Amino acid sequence: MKVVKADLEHVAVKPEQYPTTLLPELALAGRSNVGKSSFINKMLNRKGLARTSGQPGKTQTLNFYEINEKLYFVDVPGYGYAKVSKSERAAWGRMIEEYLAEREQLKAVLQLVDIRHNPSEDDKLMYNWMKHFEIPVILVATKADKIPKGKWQKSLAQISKALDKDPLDPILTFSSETGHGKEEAWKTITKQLKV
Ligand SMILES: Nc1nc2c(ncn2[C@@H]2O[C@H](COP(=O)(O)OP(=O)(O)OP(=O)(O)O)[C@@H](O)[C@H]2O)c(=O)[nH]1
Ligand SMILES: [Mg+2]
Repeated sequence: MKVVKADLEHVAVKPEQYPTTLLPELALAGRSNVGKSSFINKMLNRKGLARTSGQPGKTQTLNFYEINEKLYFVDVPGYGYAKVSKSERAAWGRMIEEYLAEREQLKAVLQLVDIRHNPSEDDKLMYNWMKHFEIPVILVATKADKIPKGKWQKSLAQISKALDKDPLDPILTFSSETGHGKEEAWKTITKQLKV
């Protein structure tokens, strides 16, 4: 998809703050620091649009990026960040659950995992939870620039096995550093969202 327009249109912590349009939405899920905000910037060709950081826990709200007046990417705070308090974690859980479980416009979740590591328990919980709610998932193994290309297929197979991945859910490689996988990701997203 050729991105001609992309803006952060809504920042939400509760449903009243979600967009009132009926455009399809794609949410980004994954551990803190896995590269969700970087993924958005790379896909939209906009360097600083989604704020990124070497420190985990950067994104704290649901951020709706409207693209070409056709769809939204929804940046979601990452999970598995040990430094947040119990009450913060509970609030995070409610905010995300409310959105993921109940949002009609949510057509798919793009779950990012680090290509270098086996999925964490949180990754597994997240994936299973989405399958329970029958949400289509597109898995993206990111930071692919960090390992040699020759090892990618093996990593994808290990990740798929550890998650007990549904064969219908695509799994892609990506790098926000080099832009590898961008075309394939757009193809998969536009097909899934029918945009
Ligand atoms: N080498 C490399 N680094 C990456 C890649 N994607 C993200 N990073 C780096 O990883 C760090 C975290 O990236 P973010 O995009 O902020 O991660 P996030 O998932 O949005 O994190 P939270 O908002 O805390 O949940 C930053 O330092 C990025 O530059 C990638 O594909 N390759
Ligand atoms: Mg982020």
